[in-house]
Amino acid sequence: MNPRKGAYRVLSKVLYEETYSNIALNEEIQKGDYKDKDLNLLTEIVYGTIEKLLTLNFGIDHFSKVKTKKMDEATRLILQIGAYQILFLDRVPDFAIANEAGKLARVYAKRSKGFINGILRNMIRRKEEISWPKKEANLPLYLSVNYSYPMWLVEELLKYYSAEFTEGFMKASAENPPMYFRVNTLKVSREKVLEAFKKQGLEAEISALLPEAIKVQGLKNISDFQPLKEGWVHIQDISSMFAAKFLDPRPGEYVMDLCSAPGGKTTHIAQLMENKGEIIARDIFPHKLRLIEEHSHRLGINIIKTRQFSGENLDKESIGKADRVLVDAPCSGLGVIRRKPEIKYRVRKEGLEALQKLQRTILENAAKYVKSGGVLLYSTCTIHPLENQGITEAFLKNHGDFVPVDLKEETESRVNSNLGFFNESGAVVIFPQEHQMDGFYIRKFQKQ
Ligand SMILES: C[S@@+](CC[C@H](N)C(=O)[O-])C[C@H]1O[C@@H](n2cnc3c(N)ncnc32)[C@H](O)[C@@H]1O
Repeated sequence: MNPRKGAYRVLSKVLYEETYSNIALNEEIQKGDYKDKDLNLLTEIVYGTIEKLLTLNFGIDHFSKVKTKKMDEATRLILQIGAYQILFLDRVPDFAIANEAGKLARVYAKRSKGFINGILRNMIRRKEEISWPKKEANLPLYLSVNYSYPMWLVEELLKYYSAEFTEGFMKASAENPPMYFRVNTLKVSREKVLEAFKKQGLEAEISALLPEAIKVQGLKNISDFQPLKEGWVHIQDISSMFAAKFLDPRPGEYVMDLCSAPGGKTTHIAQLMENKGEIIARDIFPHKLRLIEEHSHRLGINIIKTRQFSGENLDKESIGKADRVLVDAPCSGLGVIRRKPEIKYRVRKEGLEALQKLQRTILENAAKYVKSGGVLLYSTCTIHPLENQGITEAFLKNHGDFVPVDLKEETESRVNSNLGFFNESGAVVIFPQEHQMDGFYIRKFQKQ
């Protein structure tokens, strides 16, 4: 299989059809018969091109009269794939980059073949001429072009964070994140999983922060990975594992997870409940709920009941029923850019306000389902303060019947360790540049 053609197929799905990069790439890997070397190049071109998209456009625009914005999709994408290799990959010879771009053009952009060839050859010869924006001269433009963030998003982040913090966040979000697995303690011990990983030649280590989290290096193709197929493990970033951990569900309880798909946290909750009790898992998308059912089956869980239901609606029958309610809210996802770099271009300024309205409504309804003495937990995978503290502080103001739980105090009293990611209110606030995990926010409340 030709890795550049594969990259073209994946990238056009991600950039023009709104598919997530990890899903589109996995599909391509499963369909194609890629050698290890080609698999590396495919992955590198896909993630690199998305990660650096606006940087590449800036470079291409330097050599082209027709700006990238005005080009047809195929021409632009072939140029972006070529430009990524020219500007960011050392090991691909220049002639191969131009030749391979020619092959892509023959299939996808016949009429632009000469145009593409001219621009890429110019870039190869004269890339030093590109005048990249300087930090001192124009900070927002520098951040936007250097780290490939739309200008509005740069300005949005600079409203809440210092220049240094914002740049640190962008730098960390461009790094290749480690892969974490959650051990399914319902089926297997950590030690057995570690042994299985090592047998497959993988470097694996148990996280010092969370006993069920295992960090793994060197796994390229997960489609045939035996421990995953057998339900011994579930792929989940460590920061997201803290949500179920802090929800702290007990065996036999009645738990509601209002935004549950694809079920990473729901299945973790079931695991912590030792598969005893009942979990109501809701989401608006039925196809995503099917994923929870598949995961539950694989992991040997039978206490999860999935149901399509919008958190925007109030379910009167559930009022005052739940021991614990999780709102893992739909959010801008800014904390997981390092895993899904396309998020940078999908978030919209207008969308941010709509998201906050949705988050407020879902949390408001969720509060009604909690029984007296029960727990409500709000989490997101974003670092935008308005989707995090903005929502939870407003909630507290309107809800004298809920008290905030200081998670720092709660943790220290139990395990006597400082996890280092709590803010002054006892919420979990994780930044990739500070904690080497996906960005995440968790706030816990108890109903009086
Ligand atoms: C952050 S994701 C949840 C991830 C999930 N908790 C996990 O750990 O795998 C947010 C989810 O909210 C769902 N969602 C969006 N709008 C919703 C709504 N109005 N009601 C319920 N779920 C909604 C999305 O489909 C998405 O699956």
